[in-house]
Amino acid sequence: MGSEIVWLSRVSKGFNDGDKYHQVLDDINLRLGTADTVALTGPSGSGKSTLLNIIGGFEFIKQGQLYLNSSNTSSWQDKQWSQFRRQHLGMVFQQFNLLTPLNVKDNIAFSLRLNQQQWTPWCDYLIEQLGLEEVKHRSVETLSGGQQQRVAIARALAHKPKLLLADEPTGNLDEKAGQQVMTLLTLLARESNTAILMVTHSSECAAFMKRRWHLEKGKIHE
Ligand SMILES: Nc1ncnc2c1ncn2[C@@H]1O[C@H](COP(=O)(O)OP(=O)(O)OP(=O)(O)O)[C@@H](O)[C@H]1O
Repeated sequence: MGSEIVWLSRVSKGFNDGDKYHQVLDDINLRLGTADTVALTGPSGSGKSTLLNIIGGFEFIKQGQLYLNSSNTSSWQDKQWSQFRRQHLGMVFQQFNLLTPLNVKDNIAFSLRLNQQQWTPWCDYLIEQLGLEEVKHRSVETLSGGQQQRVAIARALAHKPKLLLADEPTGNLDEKAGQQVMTLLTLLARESNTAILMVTHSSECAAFMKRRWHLEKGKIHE
C-alpha cells in the first residue's frame, strides 16, 4: 500500500430493484493518492453518486474492501466514520444540507467547531474568493441556489480536508463562478495536498483535474 487516501479493492455494489438485482459497481479497483485530482464522468444512473457515497461511508459494501488513509474501513464503527468525516473529509453533494436558520459565516463556523477548529484567514479567503463577502451575514435560506452552492463549497473546504468528494459542485453556477470554484479547488489541492474526486458533466471543469475516470456498465475506465 502506498500513500493513498482512498483505495478500493474489488468492490462490487448493487441494489434490489423489485425482484431483480441491479449491479451498479462491478469488481472495481481504484486508488486516489494524496493531492490527486480526478474528474468522474459517466452516464446518468451509472453509479457515480453511489461510488462517492461508498467512499464517504453513506453506502456500505458487502463485496470488496475500502481503505481510507491506509485503514481498512470494514472494521470501522460509527465513531471512526464520524471522526474521519470531521477531520479529513469535505463533501459537496447535490443537496447542499446547509443549516437554514444560520447565516453564511455561522454555517461555515459551525462545521469548524464540530472539529474543535477556529476560524482562520483561509476561511476569509474562501468567503472572498467565492463571492460571499456581501452575503456573509445573511441567513442561507434567503440565498439563491448558486449562492447556497458556494456556501456549501466554502464549508467543505474550511478545514482543508485531505479528501474532497464533490457531486457536480458547479451545477448551479454560471460559467465565471464555475471557473472560480475550479481554480479554488485546484489551489486547495496544491496548497493542502487535498485529493479531489469530483463528479462532473462539464468537460471544462473536468479539464481542471489531473485525471479522469469514466464509469460505465459497472466498470471504471481511466
Ligand atoms: N439506495 C438505492 N436503492 C436502490 N437503487 C439505488 C439506490 N441508490 C442508487 N440506486 C440505483 O443505482 C443506480 C446508480 O445510481 P447513481 O445515483 O449512483 O447514478 P449516477 O451516475 O450518480 O446518476 P446521475 O448522473 O443521474 O446523478 C441507479 O440505477 C439508481 O436507481
